This record gives sequence, structure tokens and C-alpha cells, in this order.
Amino acid sequence: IDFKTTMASVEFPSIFLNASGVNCMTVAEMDEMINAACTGGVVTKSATPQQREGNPQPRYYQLEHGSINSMGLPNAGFPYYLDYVTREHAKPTILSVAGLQMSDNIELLHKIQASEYTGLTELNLSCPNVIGKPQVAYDFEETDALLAEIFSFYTKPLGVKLPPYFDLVHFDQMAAILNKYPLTHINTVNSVGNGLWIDIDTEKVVIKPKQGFGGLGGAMILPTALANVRAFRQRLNPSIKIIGTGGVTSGKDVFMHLLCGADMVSVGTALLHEGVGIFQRLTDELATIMAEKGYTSIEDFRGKVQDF
Ligand SMILES: O=C(O)c1[nH]c(=O)[nH]c(=O)c1Cl
Repeated sequence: IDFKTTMASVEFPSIFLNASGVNCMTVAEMDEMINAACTGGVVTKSATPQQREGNPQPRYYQLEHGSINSMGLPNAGFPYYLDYVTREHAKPTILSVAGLQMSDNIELLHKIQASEYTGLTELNLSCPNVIGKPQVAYDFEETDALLAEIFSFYTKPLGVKLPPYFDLVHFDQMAAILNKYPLTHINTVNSVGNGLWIDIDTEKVVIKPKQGFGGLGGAMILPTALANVRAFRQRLNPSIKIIGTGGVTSGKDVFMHLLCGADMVSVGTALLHEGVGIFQRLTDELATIMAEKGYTSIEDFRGKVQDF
């Protein structure tokens, strides 16, 4: 069974992608993603205008059922990633961008609009906002104003990366904003913000930045990821596709994301842990589940999760 899919008239040979941030910092890592079996392409690390070292280490820690990180947007800088995605590749690319302030986002999108790049771009709305205000995606007015300005000039395929929401009214409010704009997709969820873990031997937090506060990923966030995929699928215009991200470690998890309505599925924590071989495993496990259930295509069950 081939799991190819089309988003914004770009054909992806598989539904599987890396979660931005994992296996996508360097040309070597991005090439490895593209050359790996059963991948649909590669999503770049979120690019900022200039190269960044990121936060002091340790800034990532593997937990029993997931991960915690406060990387601090380490990346090679926007020109590096724009150059990479503008070159020919065997599979599609998604260029992820993250400004450190509103004007950065506008500036980066003007540069992409003016560039040769015709592929997909993904605006990371979990980027920090002005000090004292929540991240952009948790500031609804800011998000609306930002998208309004972007779509006053941007005509290329654009999606947004969203943090998780935890209140049904927030799903309503955010979906109402997103439905106003010609987005190709949303990618949900980013890490579950500001978790904390402690090493009881040392009685210290496990990551150095932000007094140990960091974004959570991996198996423990799967229920949150599934809820966000389903909630937005129920509320968004069908023209806005969904990349389901969060908590995927097996074919069963992929199957659940697809039942909730995901069009593509990306893998972060488990990819970091297992390497790019995970995509063949997820493909085989999903194919086995489908065969057991008599499904011959993802369309037989995508978005068809049933209420109890
Ligand atoms: O600290 C990071 O680099 C980071 N870490 C995340 O878990 N999500 C993000 O969007 C980013 Cl930008």
C-alpha cells in the first residue's frame, strides 16, 4: 500500500514527515530524511533571520514516556534553509520559519515571497511574543493581525504550526481566525508548553534553560495531540489540511491520528530516539492494521473516528 498524499498541489510520496526541530538542522540531516524509506519529504528546523546557537545545554532530556526541551531555536539561519529548499530534491520540503518578534515573521515571508522557492512554508506560531505576553498562538488578536498582514502580500502555499489548546472555546476562537485565511494546512501540535521534570537524586531540574521549564513531547502527549487534530478537523474549512504531530511511536498512533482527520503525520521524539528507520516501521505497522480491518486506502477511515 502506498501512502502518498497531495497537499497544496504538492505530491508527497508518503504521509510521514519529521516534526520540525528533529533531524532537520543541517543539510546532512535534511538529506537523510529525504533519502530515507517511507518519508514524504522533510520539514526544516524553524528558521530565524540570523543563525542562532540556542539555549545552554542540557536543553533536551529523554523521559520514560516522552521528552522535555527548551532548545531556544538553535538554527543555521534563514538563508541556509531557503537555499536548501530552493534546490532540487527527490521529495518535497516544507520551510519552517519562526520570528523572534512580529516584524521578523513579516520580513521572512516577504523574502520567501520574493524568492524562487515555490514549495510549502510553515509559520511556527509557537514563537515567542513580546516579553510579558503569551506566545503568539495563545494571543488571538496578535495571530489574527499577523495573518491579515501576511495574506495582504503572501501568495505562496502557507501553513501554520500550532501549540496545543486545552479549552473547547479556544478551539472555536482559533478555528474562526484560521478559517478567514487561505492556509494550505495547519500542523498540530507543537510541544505541550512549560512542563517540568526533576532528578530526585540531585533534586535538580533536568534541563538548564528557563529554570527547567520546557516543552513536552513523545508518547505522553498523544491524547492531547489527537484532541487537537480532531477539534480542528471538526472546525476548519476542508480546504485547510492537517499535519498531525505529537506522541507518535507506533502504527496504532498513526492510525488514531488519521481517524481524527490528519492528512499527514509527523514524528519528533520517537524519530530522535529511533532514527529514520522508524518510518518503514510505522508504514508496515499501519499497513498491517489496515489489512486486519479490510481497509485498502486511508480514505476508507480518515476522519471517521466515531463518538461513543
Ligand atoms: O526550543 C525550540 O527550538 C523549540 N522547541 C519546541 O518544542 N518547539 C518549537 O517550536 C521550538 Cl522553536
